[in-house]
Amino acid sequence: MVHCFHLAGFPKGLISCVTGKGSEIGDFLTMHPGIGCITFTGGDTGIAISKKAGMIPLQMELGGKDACIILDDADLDLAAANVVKGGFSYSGQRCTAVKVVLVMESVADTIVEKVNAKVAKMTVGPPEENCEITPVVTESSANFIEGLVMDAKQKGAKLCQEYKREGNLIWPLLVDHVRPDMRLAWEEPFGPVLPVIRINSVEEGIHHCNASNFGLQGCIFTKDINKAIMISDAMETGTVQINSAPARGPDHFPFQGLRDSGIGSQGITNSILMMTKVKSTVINLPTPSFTMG
Ligand SMILES: NC(=O)C1=CN([C@@H]2O[C@H](COP(=O)(O)OP(=O)(O)OC[C@H]3O[C@@H](n4cnc5c(N)ncnc54)[C@H](OP(=O)(O)O)[C@@H]3O)[C@@H](O)[C@H]2O)C=CC1
Ligand SMILES: O=C(O)[C@H](O)COP(=O)(O)O
Repeated sequence: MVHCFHLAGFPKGLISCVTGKGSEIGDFLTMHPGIGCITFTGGDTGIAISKKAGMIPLQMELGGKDACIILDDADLDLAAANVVKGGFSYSGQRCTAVKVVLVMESVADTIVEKVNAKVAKMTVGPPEENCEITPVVTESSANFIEGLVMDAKQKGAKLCQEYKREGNLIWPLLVDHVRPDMRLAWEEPFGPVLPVIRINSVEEGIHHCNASNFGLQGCIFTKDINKAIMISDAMETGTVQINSAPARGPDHFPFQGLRDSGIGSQGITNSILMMTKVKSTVINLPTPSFTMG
């Protein structure tokens, strides 16, 4: 990547890529007095860096618990397709993955049935075989995900598929009847496990979304655009998608999270502004000039 910058004409030394274990060089780099700003994409590490950064300007793109709110007037085929795409693509390992489905009770059975039908067809295995669901990034990540599933199961949630794991490979799992006392309602699995919370009012959905530590993105499925805009305004997240799964979008599009999901906003213009500092120089002339009004 740095070579590409050099080929594009960047002077040598203007951009550097320093490699090494984050735990060894991370603090040295982020707390070095020569650092003018820090931009970081990740999860808890970003929160730790922010706490140590003091007066250094920050741009943080961190975790998410993106909610998919499905109303009873939604196109349920469209909603189910987006729940699957949003929840399970890259095995759920995207900050913008759908991480909780908040569906009106009246259409919940239909949504769960439609999603289950699609989950049943997903291919599971190694990435070399182009499978849709592949192993999660580390064993500790798989253990964490398993902990969330077992907590929900013990507290009475319904596993729609058999829970299956081989090493870091976890089979896609929809967990229905999740309630707010379960960890899965709030924590980010970052894997192919998707909780469904059945709601009885739009307000309940908005409340759950805004009570989360995270506030990255969210989405709403309804045919009523006025209602969608009203809910979008009430959702305290960086972005809301109407009738599509959350997604970062093209790089010039503003991308930001609230609360533990981030600080600042990415996007070409926003990032340039964040990485530059306004500087004023005032020339005081010996005699008044016309520009001095
Ligand atoms: N909002 C966004 O744009 C995105 C957010 N995410 C979020 O990222 C999370 C998953 O990513 P994950 O990698 O687990 O996140 P982590 O917060 O665990 O970050 C891990 C990274 O931080 C490095 N690191 C470790 N210690 C330090 C330190 N002291 N200073 C600087 N860097 C350090 C690690 O390096 P090493 O490996 O060498 O130890 C590794 O590269 C999820 O929450 C996900 O939602 C993911 C994608 C996009
Ligand atoms: O790495 C991520 O998870 C991305 O920032 C999200 O991008 P996407 O929504 O386009 O996958």
